[in-house]
Amino acid sequence: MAPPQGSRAPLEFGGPLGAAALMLLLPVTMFHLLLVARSGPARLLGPPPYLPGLEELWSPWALLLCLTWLGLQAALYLLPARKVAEGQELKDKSRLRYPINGFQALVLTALLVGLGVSAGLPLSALPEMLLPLAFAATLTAFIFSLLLYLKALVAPASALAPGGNSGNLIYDFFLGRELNPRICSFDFKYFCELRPGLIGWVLINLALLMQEAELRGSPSLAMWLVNGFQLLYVADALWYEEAVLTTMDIIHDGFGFMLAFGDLAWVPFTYSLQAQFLLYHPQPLGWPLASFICLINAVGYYIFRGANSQKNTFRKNPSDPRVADLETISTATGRRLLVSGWWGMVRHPNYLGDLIMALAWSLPCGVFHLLPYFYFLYFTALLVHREDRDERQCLQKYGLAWHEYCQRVPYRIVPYVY
Ligand SMILES: NC(=O)C1=CN([C@@H]2O[C@H](COP(=O)(O)OP(=O)(O)OC[C@H]3O[C@@H](n4cnc5c(N)ncnc54)[C@H](OP(=O)(O)O)[C@@H]3O)[C@@H](O)[C@H]2O)C=CC1
Ligand SMILES: CC(C)CCC[C@@H](C)[C@H]1CC=C2C3=C(CC[C@@]21C)[C@@]1(C)CC[C@H](O)C[C@@H]1CC3
Repeated sequence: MAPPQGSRAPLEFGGPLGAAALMLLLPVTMFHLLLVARSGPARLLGPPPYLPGLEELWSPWALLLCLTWLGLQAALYLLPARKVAEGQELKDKSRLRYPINGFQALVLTALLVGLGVSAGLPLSALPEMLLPLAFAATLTAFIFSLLLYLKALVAPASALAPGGNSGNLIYDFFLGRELNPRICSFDFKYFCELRPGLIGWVLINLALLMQEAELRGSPSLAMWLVNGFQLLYVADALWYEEAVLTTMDIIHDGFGFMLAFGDLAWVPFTYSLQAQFLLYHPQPLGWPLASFICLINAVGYYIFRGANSQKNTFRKNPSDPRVADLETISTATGRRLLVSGWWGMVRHPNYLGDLIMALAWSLPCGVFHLLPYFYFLYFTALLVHREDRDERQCLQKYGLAWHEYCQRVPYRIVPYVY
């Protein structure tokens, strides 16, 4: 298929070969982690304890549960929202509208789950179903990506993403062709980015905590910390939901296998790895160390939230008193860049905060296993790669002004290190 005119973006992720490798490697890694987390030695780098047969992976009940979950989250998405936000300007100068009711969806889900559990819903049985559920989510993501690919075939050229339209089927399927696939006002990418996966992640964590309580009488302090930290992170993302409208996933990337699998399968099943590990490998944790880990998480959150809010406030209204005194540089686009405050410390202070939190989520699992640190290692690689992609896009957008910013703020993520 010929690429549409004017959309020859440089290939990313190693081109078609890299995309094909990632499409295989990501699900394999996810299943490896799920199997290893429940095995005795829990060795990240060792072979999986065994290879599950199809009868262990495939369950129609798991698929039904997965689809019911998506249906529930879609219904909550469609409820009246406290606010409707406008996205960034599109190629055709129009702006899409997005409901801001993610936090409401989290609270309503919590109420429904609470009601279900008090009526006898066996939530603690969920950990036993993680393998077939992850398989069902992967299958759903794959079929969904196929449908998205087909939908993009009939989309107008103006609706296509800058990347993801190379003409190579595998690459385009992976990256995603259409920028904002929608049916009426239902935006699939925006919905998937924040709702089923993120809320599913904390639900799995909660189920693991409840099963630990059943097994050992009460949840361990380490399990409480992991659940608390990650709930804070998810609640924060949904509370500040509007901020996702300025991320590169929404503005730049098409919706294909990478994001569909990432949102629907990768996030709930690999981001809950620490809680999975703790269920099968209880770790002693005293209050002094727990307090220290809480402090690390608080420092990370303070930087993450401070940096994200500062940029979002500045982008919404540069004369807001909270940011009006910050030093900036002008760019040819009319938009200015912050060079003091958080964004004067490093060029991605929000990534630094996020990484500090990632470390705090692993520490309750002790230091004798590498497995619970998988998230920290993967996330470092993801953010380094993401930072590089963002820098290239900013250089294209801001040209000389971006060079000046890089000179004024030489470090990318970690002051004096990187
Ligand atoms: N847990 C997870 O798996 C993941 C979490 N995240 C988190 O999500 C959040 C959003 O991340 P992401 O979308 O990658 O990127 P950012 O929120 O960092 O956004 C980058 C954009 O910010 C603007 N910008 C950059 N420098 C400046 C400056 N000095 N002054 C003003 N604006 C500037 C530019 O856009 P413009 O100028 O056009 O406004 C740039 O493209 C982060 O906190 C990140 O840690 C991200 C990915 C995965
Ligand atoms: C499977 C691949 C390796 C890549 C998948 C990437 C996705 C898992 C992430 C891409 C950007 C994301 C963002 C978030 C979650 C992970 C994904 C979907 C947040 C919603 C997490 C909470 C933050 O507050 C905002 C993030 C925006 C980007």
